[in-house]
Parts: sequence; structure tokens; C-alpha cells
Amino acid sequence: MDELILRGVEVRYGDLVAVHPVDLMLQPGQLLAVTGPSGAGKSSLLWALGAALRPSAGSIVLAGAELTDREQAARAGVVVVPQGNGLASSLTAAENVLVPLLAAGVPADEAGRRTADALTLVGLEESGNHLIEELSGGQQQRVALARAFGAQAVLLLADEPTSDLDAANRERMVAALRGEALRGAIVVMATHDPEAAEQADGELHLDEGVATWVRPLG
Ligand SMILES: Nc1ncnc2c1ncn2[C@@H]1O[C@H](COP(=O)(O)OP(=O)(O)OP(=O)(O)O)[C@@H](O)[C@H]1O
Repeated sequence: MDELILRGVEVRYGDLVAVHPVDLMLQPGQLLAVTGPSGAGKSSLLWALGAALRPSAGSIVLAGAELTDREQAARAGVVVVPQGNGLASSLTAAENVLVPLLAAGVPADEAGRRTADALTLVGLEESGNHLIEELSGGQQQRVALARAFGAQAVLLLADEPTSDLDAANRERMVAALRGEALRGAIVVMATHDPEAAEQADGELHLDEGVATWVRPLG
């Protein structure tokens, strides 16, 4: 009932088929890595899962409800961490985590607690008051992940979540993504990082939009 079910999901840009029809089922608690070379269709699949772009065919159902547009998906607890982070550069790190929680109606004291916990989880508890533009690319990536962790997603979609990080922080972020799965989220990460992929429960490889299992989900 709480699964994510993809049936025949295809993504096209005009004549280009970025993702050929794919079927997939994920349970709460599972962490899936989507791998493949640049241009293989990883981001397109993630954006479709986040209902940020409409598949040209097929359906995506989360916990029994079809995902149809980004707003409805967000209300259903679908959180996307995009490549490039999508942070507000004129806000502080803490504000980037806190403001969306307040906007979503989380009470202020709980939102504050979640913000502090999320920044601690990514090792940025000392940097909450820094403006995004004062942080390094890797620190910004960790703030983007903290924002997603604060949101307590039902479905967390992370696009290249470790691309700007050193080895220690890569490990820490993959552990945090695993923590989200242990909390009960469904987690999907697109990654070029073989070590991150290895730690997932399964690996789906895309090549020119064609998905094949390197390691099926157990
Ligand atoms: N908005 C768009 N309009 C047209 N073509 C697009 C668009 N976005 C992506 N594409 C094309 O779709 C294909 C898949 O791109 P996508 O970004 O999904 O790949 P990717 O595996 O995420 O690549 P990377 O690892 O470089 O991020 C590529 O051929 C790309 O050029």
C-alpha cells in the first residue's frame, strides 16, 4: 500500500527518448541507486518520479495515489534534491532548511528542532548562520540534503548527492540517506559514485535511457 510503483514510465523530449518505458516497485525502507553515464537519463527519471516533469507514457503511484503534478507530489511527501541544489543564496543555511518547514505548516518549535537536527546530521551545526553564498559547493550540497532531511520525506529523490563532497562527507551523506530509509522513507539517488551505489539496496543502470538491473532490490 505504501509502495512506489512505476508502470511503463517513459520520458521524451520531442523525438528524443530520454527514458525508455520502465517498471519498478520500491518499498518504504529501500534505498535505490540509479547509475549510468552522463546523459543516460538519470535526472530525467528522478524528475519524473518527483512529478517535476510529466512522463510521456506510464504512471507513477505512491501509497495508492497517482503522482500528477509537482505541488500534489510535494503534499504527498515527495522531496527532490536537485543537481545544483536549488538553495536560496540570500538566506542562511538554517533559513534554507527552516523556511520550507514553516511554509508547510510545521509548528515553529518543531521546525526549529528539525532544522538543528538536520544541520547536525550533515555536519554543519556550526554553519547555520552563514549565508549560502559564503559556503563552499560541498557545504551547499550538504545544506540541500539537510533541507530534505528536515522535510522527513515519504519519497526522497537525490540527484548526485555526493558529487561535490570529499570521501568523509560522501560516506556521511550516504549514511544519512540510509538513515532516511531506516526511518521509513523510499530513497532514490542518482549517482556516478560506485561506492555510494554499492551501499544501496539495489542498482538500476541506465544507458541511453534503457534501464537494466545491475543488482535488483531484495
Ligand atoms: N530539457 C531537456 N530538453 C531536451 N533534452 C533534454 C532535456 N533534459 C535532458 N535532455 C536530454 O535527455 C537525455 C538524458 O538527460 P539526463 O539529464 O536525464 O541524463 P543524466 O543521466 O542525468 O546525465 P548527467 O549524469 O550528465 O546529469 C540527454 O540526452 C539530454 O541531453
